[in-house]
Amino acid sequence: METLSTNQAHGGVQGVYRHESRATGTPMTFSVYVPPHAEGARLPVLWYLSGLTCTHANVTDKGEYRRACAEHGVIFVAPGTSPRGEGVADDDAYDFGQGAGFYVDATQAPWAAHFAMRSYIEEELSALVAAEFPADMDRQGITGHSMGGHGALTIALRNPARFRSVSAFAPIVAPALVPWGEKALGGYLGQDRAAWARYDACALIGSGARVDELLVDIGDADQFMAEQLRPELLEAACAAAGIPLTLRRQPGYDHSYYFISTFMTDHVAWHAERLKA
Ligand SMILES: N[C@@H](CCC(=O)N[C@@H](CS)C(=O)NCC(=O)O)C(=O)O
Repeated sequence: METLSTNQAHGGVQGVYRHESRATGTPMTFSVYVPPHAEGARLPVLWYLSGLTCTHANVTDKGEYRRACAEHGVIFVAPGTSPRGEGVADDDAYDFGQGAGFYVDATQAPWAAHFAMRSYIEEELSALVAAEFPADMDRQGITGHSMGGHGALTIALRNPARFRSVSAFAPIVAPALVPWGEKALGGYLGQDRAAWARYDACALIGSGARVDELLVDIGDADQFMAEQLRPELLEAACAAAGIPLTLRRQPGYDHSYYFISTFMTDHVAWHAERLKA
């Protein structure tokens, strides 16, 4: 692992790191904030998965999580959203290819060669974080925005023993039923929709996957809500499954980091409460 930068912030250290990923076969860049802590202490970890077009830098620059993470003693990990680089397949559209990995392991050419974001997040990066940072991997929470909210929900639903807490900002909740998801899952996984179900939060819940509870915020002025995000589908799936869902429709907020940063403090505190030793 190579350190690209470290800066002191709120008494802790905001770092940006790069490593050669076996999962994607490319260099991958991610950021980690480690709050101030006693020597030898192991701290809970909050994963934040970003949305379309993002790198680790969007939330690192605009997410405003550090004060809350310092206050609650939570490590904050922000991975990239896809493999990138000249030798990596891409698409001209913003919602497919580089910057749009959708947290799946692609099976279709030309994507399968590098697009392995499920394995990368679930296996490789978590092992690296455990080895390199003062992280207590028995206390992990996960959140994310939009495509990253989809990643957080599906990863938590597939790995309920690993995550004690899961929340999301304006997530894609049923990718198989919306244009962003149909395009991405069809492209990465092929047209057999049976292969999509493990990457669809509402489908996972419908087939029995469970988490203890969910916190979701979405702005009621979010320009993607009606066509792409469809929070009512998550509401229905959770109601049918008996999963306690706190869904907050925040008046006047859009899809941007102005929305995310406004509610970030609430999410960090909510996770910290559930990640207490
Ligand atoms: N740029 C796209 C929208 C993409 C978008 O809103 N991406 C969100 C995640 S889904 C984001 O976080 N963008 C980066 C940023 O705001 O810093 C468009 O033209 O419609």
